[in-house]
Amino acid sequence: MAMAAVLNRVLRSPSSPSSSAIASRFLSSLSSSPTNSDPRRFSASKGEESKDRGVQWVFLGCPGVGKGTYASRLSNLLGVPHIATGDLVREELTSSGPLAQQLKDIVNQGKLVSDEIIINLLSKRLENGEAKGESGFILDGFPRTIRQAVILEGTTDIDLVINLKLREDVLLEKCLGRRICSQCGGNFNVASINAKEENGKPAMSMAPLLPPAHCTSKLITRADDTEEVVKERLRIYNDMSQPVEDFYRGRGKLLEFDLPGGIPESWPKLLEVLNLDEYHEDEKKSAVA
Ligand SMILES: Nc1ncnc2c1ncn2[C@@H]1O[C@H](COP(=O)(O)OP(=O)(O)O)[C@@H](O)[C@H]1O
Repeated sequence: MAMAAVLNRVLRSPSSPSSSAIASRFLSSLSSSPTNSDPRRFSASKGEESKDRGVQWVFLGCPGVGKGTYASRLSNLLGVPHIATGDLVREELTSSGPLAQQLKDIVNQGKLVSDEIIINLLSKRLENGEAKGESGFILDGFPRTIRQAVILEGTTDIDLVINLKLREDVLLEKCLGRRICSQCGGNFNVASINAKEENGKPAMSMAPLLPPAHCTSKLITRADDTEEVVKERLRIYNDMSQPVEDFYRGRGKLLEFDLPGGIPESWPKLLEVLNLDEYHEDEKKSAVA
């Protein structure tokens, strides 16, 4: 059974079964994805065996850490979809569906949407992807609660969980500097970060990620990127989502990655720890060509 259908079924069961019960019931039926001969669709890390599907990776990390940026870059590199539950929620917000107002209030206060709603949105997204022949994924923003993690772990095999980490004062500055082009949807950041060394935390600088000229007049700020709401989101992350890190750490799937700075310093380093540096060489060559 496809993953979307499994998630849906779990959601509809009167009492969600334990992860091992779901696993034994459903896992055997999941590996029916088509074979793809492109090596970039195979799990690339830790010398894992090749699989007949794209990678199934998860990005964890506080709001503003850069999950979207690195997940999207890796998804382009590996040919798997980047699925951000925050984007799914924001799409729902702009629709005129009955959920929209209810979701808007929750999101704008920096609170988490219910597991049921999130799994529903994710199932729909996976279903659409499966219909288009997508294989594998990089999840960003899911799972964010232990219950979501247990359901996901019982539904399919997650190969790797990348936990991005950054100083909290820098996270706040990054969130406040975030801008989105209302026309093309591009993500930018106007913050110029220059954090000094403090209480053992290393100094860190990050150049702004400025938009091209044609986007400049169309930049908007997310309603939940105000100082008060970002602080609430960070508090909720520490409360609800940090235990998810422990969940995957205990299963030997967590790769901790301390971001050394902005994209120019962090991207090559990340590719190196993922054993994907050969792709970086390809990127450099195609940039020169
Ligand atoms: N897995 C999830 N569980 C519950 N709520 C979620 C989830 N993913 C996204 N949301 C909702 O969407 C909002 C925006 O998510 P996201 O774009 O991932 O923000 P962040 O920048 O905080 O990582 C969250 O604050 C929350 O209200």
